[in-house]
Amino acid sequence: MGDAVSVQGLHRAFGPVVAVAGATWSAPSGAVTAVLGPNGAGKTTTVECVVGLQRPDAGTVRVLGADPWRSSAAHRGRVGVMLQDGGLPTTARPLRLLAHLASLYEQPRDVGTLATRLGIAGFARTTVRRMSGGQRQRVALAAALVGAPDVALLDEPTAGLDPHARREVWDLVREEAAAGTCVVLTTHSFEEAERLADRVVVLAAGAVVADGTLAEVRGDRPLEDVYFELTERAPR
Ligand SMILES: Nc1ncnc2c1ncn2[C@@H]1O[C@H](COP(=O)(O)OP(=O)(O)OP(=O)(O)O)[C@@H](O)[C@H]1O
Repeated sequence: MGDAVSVQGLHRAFGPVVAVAGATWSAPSGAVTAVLGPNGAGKTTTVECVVGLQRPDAGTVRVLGADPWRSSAAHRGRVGVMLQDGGLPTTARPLRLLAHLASLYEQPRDVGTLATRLGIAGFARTTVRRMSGGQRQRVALAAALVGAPDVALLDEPTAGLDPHARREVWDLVREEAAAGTCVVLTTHSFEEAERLADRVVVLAAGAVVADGTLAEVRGDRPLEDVYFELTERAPR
């Protein structure tokens, strides 16, 4: 079986700004792939191309064998997405929202269990508008996972979370991968990548400067050292 996510020669520019410059990498099922890179390196643009929200200017993206830009509703139902800024309806309460999302899938997760895992029950009466940033983050992650996706694309899933919530999210993400899901997440945290990732992709100025297992990318050094070496060379 091929990789669940495959990106070949991806190129995406906004006028004169080249966001992604011919990136090639892939992510297998049953593993966590962490995409790292400085601000503006092209991580979000890449994720949005993989989700099918942006169309590549050149190159090929395949998710579960399909082109995400043209994929069917059934295919989209197999892909869970957590984007930056959440995109959650502001007047919704979290359990109602998650129950609604769960009803869109044939075999959803149990909303109560997911909400308890992510500590959502503690702010169940709060509308999205009044939630803290970290609370919104947790609801957005639950929304990405409630459909029991085969591929989960998580853009900075732990940004702004307190240490307890972050650990819960790490545990959940690991379980997700152990159950066979292809998890791709972006992060600025070396600790997160080192604790969670099976594979690491480092982007710098839109190009892939490292791609491999965590052990291959960092060797016997801290990932942080390798990262600085790889990304300082890249022009920005
Ligand atoms: N819609 C857009 N219009 C113009 N430029 C854009 C657009 N989206 C992204 N860019 C530019 O493309 C480059 C890559 O942005 P992107 O958001 O993909 O980076 P990133 O790696 O996710 O950064 P961060 O770590 O800050 O989230 C940046 O220079 C950004 O300004």
